[in-house]
Amino acid sequence: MSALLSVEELDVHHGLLHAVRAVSFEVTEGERVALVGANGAGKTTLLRAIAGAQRASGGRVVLDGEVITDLPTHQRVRTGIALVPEGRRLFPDLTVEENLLVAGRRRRDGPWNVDGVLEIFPMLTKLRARRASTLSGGEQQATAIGRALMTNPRLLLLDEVSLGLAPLAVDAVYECLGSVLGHAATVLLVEQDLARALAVADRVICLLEGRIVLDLPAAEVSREQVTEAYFGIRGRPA
Ligand SMILES: Nc1ncnc2c1ncn2[C@@H]1O[C@H](COP(=O)(O)OP(=O)(O)OP(=O)(O)O)[C@@H](O)[C@H]1O
Repeated sequence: MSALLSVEELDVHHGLLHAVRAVSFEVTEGERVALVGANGAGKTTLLRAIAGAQRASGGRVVLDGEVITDLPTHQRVRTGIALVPEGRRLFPDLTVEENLLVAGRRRRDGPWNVDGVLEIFPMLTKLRARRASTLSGGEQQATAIGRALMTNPRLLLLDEVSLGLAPLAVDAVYECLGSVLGHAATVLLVEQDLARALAVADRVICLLEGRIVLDLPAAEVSREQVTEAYFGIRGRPA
C-alpha cells in the first residue's frame, strides 16, 4: 500500500539545537504508529513539524503525494492533518461546543460533527455548554481530541494525551480513543507510557537525540528492546 504520510530526511532546529536529525519514515493509511523516546528526544518537535507548527530546516513532509513542507498549519488542516497538542490548548472562555465548532470552520468534508464527537466522548455530553476552563484535565483532553476530529483528519497527530492526567482520567480518555481508532483514522501518537503505546499501536518508532533508533511492528517488539532503544543502550554481544 502506498504511504499516506512520508517524512523524508527531515531536520528541525531550535536555534542552534538540532532537535530532529534526518528523520525518515512512512505511515500507511489506517496505521497507528506510536512515537516513543526519552524527554527531549524530539518527539513533540517532530509532530509539530509534520503539523506545520514548527518550521523544518531540511527535508520534506509529503501527504498523499503532495509536498506540504512549506504549507502553514491552517492549510495543512485542509489537507487532512490535525494535531492534538501537548497541553491541549483549548480556548478557555469558550464552551466545549464552541471549541468544537471553531475547529470545524476549517474542516474538510467528512463525517465528523458535534453530535458525532459527543457520541464518542459521552463524558462531554453534559458539559457541552460549560466553559473549557472549568473542565477537569481528562475532560479537556477529550475536548481537544474532539476538536481535532471536527476537522475530519486523514492523519491524527496526538501528543502525550495522558500528560498531567490522573490515572482514572487516562483510562477514560484511552477508552474513548479506542472508538476513535475504530473509525479507521490514521494515527501518529506520542506516548510516554510504553505499555499503553504498545497496546494501541501497530508500530513503534523510538527517537533518541533526534534520530530514529527503532522502527518495528508493535507485535514483534519486546518492552526490553524498546527500553534499550529509549535509553540508547546497545545489546551486548553474545
Ligand atoms: N521552543 C523551543 N526552543 C528551544 N529548544 C526547544 C524548544 N522546544 C524544544 N526544544 C528542545 O528541543 C529538544 C527536543 O524537544 P522535544 O520537546 O521535541 O522533545 P520530546 O521528545 O517531545 O520531549 P518531552 O517528552 O520532554 O516533550 C529538547 O532538547 C528541547 O529542550
